[in-house]
Amino acid sequence: MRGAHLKVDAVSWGPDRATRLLHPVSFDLAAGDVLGIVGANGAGKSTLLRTLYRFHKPRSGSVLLDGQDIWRMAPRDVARKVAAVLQEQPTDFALSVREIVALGRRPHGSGFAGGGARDADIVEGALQQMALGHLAERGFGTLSGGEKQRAMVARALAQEPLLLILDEPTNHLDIRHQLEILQLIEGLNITVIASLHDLNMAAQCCDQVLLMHSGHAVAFGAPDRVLTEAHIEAAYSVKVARETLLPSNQSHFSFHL
Ligand SMILES: Nc1ncnc2c1ncn2[C@@H]1O[C@H](COP(=O)(O)OP(=O)(O)OP(=O)(O)O)[C@@H](O)[C@H]1O
Repeated sequence: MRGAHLKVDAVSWGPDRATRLLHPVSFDLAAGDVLGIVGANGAGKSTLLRTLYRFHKPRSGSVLLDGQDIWRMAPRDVARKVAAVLQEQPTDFALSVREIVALGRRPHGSGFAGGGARDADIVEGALQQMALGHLAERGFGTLSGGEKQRAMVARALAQEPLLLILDEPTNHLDIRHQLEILQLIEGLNITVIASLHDLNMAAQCCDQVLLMHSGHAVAFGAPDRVLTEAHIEAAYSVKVARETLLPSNQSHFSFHL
């Protein structure tokens, strides 16, 4: 297993000392597990993720990656281990897709200007993994929203992280590419944390789920323990029905006002 063990201990954050947007959150994620962070708009999912990829320094608590506090590590060492795909996309539109993906190699000592044969192979592998081979020489700015999203995931994979953080990874993606991202997440063999809006998807692809509500972590654990009708109704202010699909016998949530 190449994933990292993550221990989040009483992490809170706010833009200033007096304001708390994220109330103390604690969880322990085994190496190689997939964690889905779910919750309504504004629940605090992205804020929590920002404390995990070393963007927001926690106001309290610690984020331990294989036992090391990420705020006591050099930023470059964190970047060698943690990759994040964010909702905001880069503005370096003039770069080609291959050059954007090659930026993922930078924490390892090389960028698109240099880089040896191994870097080139890793970049090519990431392009192929995200089905971007035919777009490799295109300008990033000319891509569609979904193609850009896939390029950002490819850049993160080129980073060869031990922890991959994805903020709404299925945004912009059509059904096929959503399924492909899920398959990729399940097959990666590294630790993955993804914020997800689709609760059926979270139930299907996550080992653990963290439910956020108003900046609080209200439940953490296996999907069938966290994604209950009562939890979802309280966190999203909707009515929920859990149905069994036939003939697959798969459990499926439907939602109503
Ligand atoms: N730097 C900041 N200063 C002030 N408020 C902030 C800041 N960052 C986030 N917020 C607020 O904190 C709350 C949580 O935001 P966050 O982006 O974490 O939510 P989210 O769960 O990711 O939502 P969404 O599903 O809409 O993306 C929101 O009300 C947001 O407006």
